[in-house]
Amino acid sequence: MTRDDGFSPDERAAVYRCIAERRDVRRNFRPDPVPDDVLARVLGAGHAAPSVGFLQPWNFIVIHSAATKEALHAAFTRANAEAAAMFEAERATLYRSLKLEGIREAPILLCVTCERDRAGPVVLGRTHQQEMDIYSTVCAVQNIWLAARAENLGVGWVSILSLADLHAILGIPAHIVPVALLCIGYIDHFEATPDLERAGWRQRLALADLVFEERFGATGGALVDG
Ligand SMILES: Cc1cc2c(cc1C)N(C[C@H](O)[C@H](O)[C@H](O)COP(=O)(O)O)c1[nH]c(=O)[nH]c(=O)c1N2
Repeated sequence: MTRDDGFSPDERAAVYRCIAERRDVRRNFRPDPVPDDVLARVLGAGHAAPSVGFLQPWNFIVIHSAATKEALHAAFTRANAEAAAMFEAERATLYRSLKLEGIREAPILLCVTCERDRAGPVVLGRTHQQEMDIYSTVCAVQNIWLAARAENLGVGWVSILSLADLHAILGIPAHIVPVALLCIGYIDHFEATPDLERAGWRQRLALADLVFEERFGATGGALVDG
């Protein structure tokens, strides 16, 4: 089979396996460094993401230093205390038992940002939906997450930090939006199910309940099972 013939069954299986076995990882990072060539491939996957008007609005801030990690962890701790207080009593107790970041343990942190005005105010495809540049950056994050899984690297997205703290700690200019802070590193074992599912926080929904035909709310019927 040549490249032009499309994906072989094995290649296709590998892609679906990568999607199914990607996890949000926030514990048990090994301290082993991530080789530069591996990180470069993962960043290349991010940069290969689709983007509105081919804007490529992202930057990637690679963080190794313990001092920066400590500052980010302190920011997480502040935000996480505020977050816990937002849930009802029983839920708050469960929330406080969850491990929701691996900022200090991960050998690398990666902040993915979005420069919204990279190509001026009028962008092909963003004219009627202003958020498309942010969504494009999220596409880069997902590419990174999947490529990292294929490299056997765990990735955890930490969003329990204020944007103001991210701007201040990472020196991000005011006009650039921090979109994702990712904890990245090797782990020994990828779980088969999400941490939050195993902790009893929330279960996976049935796909069949989420697929509609023609109009929102009209159940999809035979298209997908369970
Ligand atoms: C935009 C966004 C933001 C966050 C997350 C995800 C996404 C997409 N997730 C991870 C989230 O909990 C996880 O993806 C789901 O629980 C499903 O698990 P798997 O990713 O399939 O392992 C996440 N997890 C966590 O422990 N702390 C966090 O701050 C966040 N923030």
